[in-house]
Amino acid sequence: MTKTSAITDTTALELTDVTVRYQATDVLQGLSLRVRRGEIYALLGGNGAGKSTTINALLGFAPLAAGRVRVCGIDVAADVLAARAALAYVPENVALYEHLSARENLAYFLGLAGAGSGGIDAALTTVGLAQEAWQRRLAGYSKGMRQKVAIALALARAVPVLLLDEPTTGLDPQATSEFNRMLQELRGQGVTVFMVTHDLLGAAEVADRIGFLDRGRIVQELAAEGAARFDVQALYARYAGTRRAA
Ligand SMILES: Nc1ncnc2c1ncn2[C@@H]1O[C@H](COP(=O)(O)OP(=O)(O)OP(=O)(O)O)[C@@H](O)[C@H]1O
Repeated sequence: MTKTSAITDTTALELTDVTVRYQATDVLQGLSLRVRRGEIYALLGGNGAGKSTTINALLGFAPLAAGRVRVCGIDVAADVLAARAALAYVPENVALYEHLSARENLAYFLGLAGAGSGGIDAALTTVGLAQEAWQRRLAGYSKGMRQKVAIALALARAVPVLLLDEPTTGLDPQATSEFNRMLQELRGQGVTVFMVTHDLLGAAEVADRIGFLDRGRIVQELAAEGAARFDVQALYARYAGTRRAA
């Protein structure tokens, strides 16, 4: 086995020296990071640090001035559709059909993706959406319930990597810890999770690694250690030290 394929086998996401420039400003400046398969990686950083741009680069929406982005070994610049097929992007505010139930939304979107609808109930069970809600229209759902439906869709499509943008913003503490439990359950099933967040405590609770983004670069990465996991005070000091983009 070559060195390159050995890396690819264990790597879900890889950004190498990525520069993204908007109007002569380098929003990402030689960003490199790697997320292993089955890992939960949280990217923290101040407003304007480049977190959403990082997600856009993974999805092939950000123009690369330099560098390379790979998703499950696929070069995004070479085959953006194949790369996107390996990703489920869950934005902060999930857009689904309000007049359809959870089950109907999943059946509809799975149909569009050309996937069978066999795994719907199993996926809704895995994400912990209460069964009594499965047939109800989404119009009455909370933000946390909508996110569960979006993630259930990814599971039913058997997508290996979830990209989550500010997933716990606006969730109450109970919904946040339910959400974090769900992520741990997904990790147990081998799903890779990459999330950008301002929720330092949530990241400390659930992530395997935390990266700090400061003006388009990773300035530090910390890995969870044993039962103590992260030193939250040290995390907080590091987070407070990330600066707002000019
Ligand atoms: N399409 C674009 N055109 C021009 N500038 C952009 C574009 N997208 C992002 N930017 C700029 O790039 C910088 C980083 O934005 P980005 O949204 O990635 O930051 P962020 O870390 O996600 O911030 P926040 O926490 O506020 O959501 C900001 O200065 C933003 O104005």
